[in-house]
Amino acid sequence: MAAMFRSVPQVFRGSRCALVPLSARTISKRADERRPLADKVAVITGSTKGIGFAIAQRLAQNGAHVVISSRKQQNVDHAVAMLKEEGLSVTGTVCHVGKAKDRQHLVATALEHSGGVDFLVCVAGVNPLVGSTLGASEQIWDKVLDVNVKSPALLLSRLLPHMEKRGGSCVVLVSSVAAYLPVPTLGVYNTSKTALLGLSKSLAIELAPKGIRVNCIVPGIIKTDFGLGLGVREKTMSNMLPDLNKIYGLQRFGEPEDCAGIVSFLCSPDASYITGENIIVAGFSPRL
Ligand SMILES: NC(=O)C1=CN([C@@H]2O[C@H](COP(=O)(O)OP(=O)(O)OC[C@H]3O[C@@H](n4cnc5c(N)ncnc54)[C@H](OP(=O)(O)O)[C@@H]3O)[C@@H](O)[C@H]2O)C=CC1
Ligand SMILES: O=C1Nc2ccccc2C1=O
Repeated sequence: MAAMFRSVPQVFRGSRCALVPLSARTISKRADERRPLADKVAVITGSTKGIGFAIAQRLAQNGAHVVISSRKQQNVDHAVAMLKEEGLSVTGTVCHVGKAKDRQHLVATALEHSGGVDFLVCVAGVNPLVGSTLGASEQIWDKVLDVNVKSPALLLSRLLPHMEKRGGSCVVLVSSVAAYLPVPTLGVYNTSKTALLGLSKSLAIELAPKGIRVNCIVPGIIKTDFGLGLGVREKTMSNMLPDLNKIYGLQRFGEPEDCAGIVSFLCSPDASYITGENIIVAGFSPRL
């Protein structure tokens, strides 16, 4: 392996370009700084494309082993292959978060491969209805609440015994600005995303004594199939958030990668005293 060198301050230099070898300790410290999640294991739901995929990629680039998951095997295979091509440490399995058996299988896969789990990032979310809140059927309510709200709690309850053993564990939930600014015609979805803010607060206080941190990111319109579908093509919406962003915001839609760095930070030791926060990633802030 090529030795690593640092340049010596001018005052110590006999010639123009004197170099001395770095100590092994300095090299490994610098490597750790670049890979703040080294030796950690992350389970991420809804991570074969969009926001979840960008988060998976960033956590893996920062040193974590990542367990990718979503409903469709071919999406899992494709996402795992893409990240492996980059030389990242990933495994994948099918998990529809609304199905108890799939959640159990996801936990088993993570433990089988890695022996423990440090981070749970719950990205999977659905919106099967554009229309009146009071016109929504019980089936719609059940689906949205099962997938968006109940599944993070039910998955975490299975993972908790394994996470609390590790030390430095954390959970990140994914809400939406629709939690703060309810979007007309997305009432059931808005409600589920507002509930997630409450879930993250409740879990944060419940798990703090165990040393497990719980935070939540709150994306605005992010350029994914889901986000553009809801945020731009749909008629009522096209007049709302994009315009708010134009008036108050950074004048662009977000990229999935805009949500990745903040999640990596929240999982890292630099965030070890941060819990119960809802962090908006929307190019503008809809709250005080
Ligand atoms: N994009 C945006 O503008 C915003 C998005 N959000 C939230 O971000 C999250 C991700 O959205 P986004 O990345 O845009 O969506 P995408 O459509 O780009 O990706 C969704 C991912 O979730 C998977 N998925 C969908 N349903 C389930 C399920 N029931 N169980 C497990 N995996 C599932 C999909 O794979 P597969 O089909 O294989 O299951 C896919 O990997 C959602 O919770 C959404 O509410 C919040 C605010 C704004
Ligand atoms: O996925 C989403 N797309 C959106 C567009 C506008 C407001 C909220 C959202 C979402 O949560």
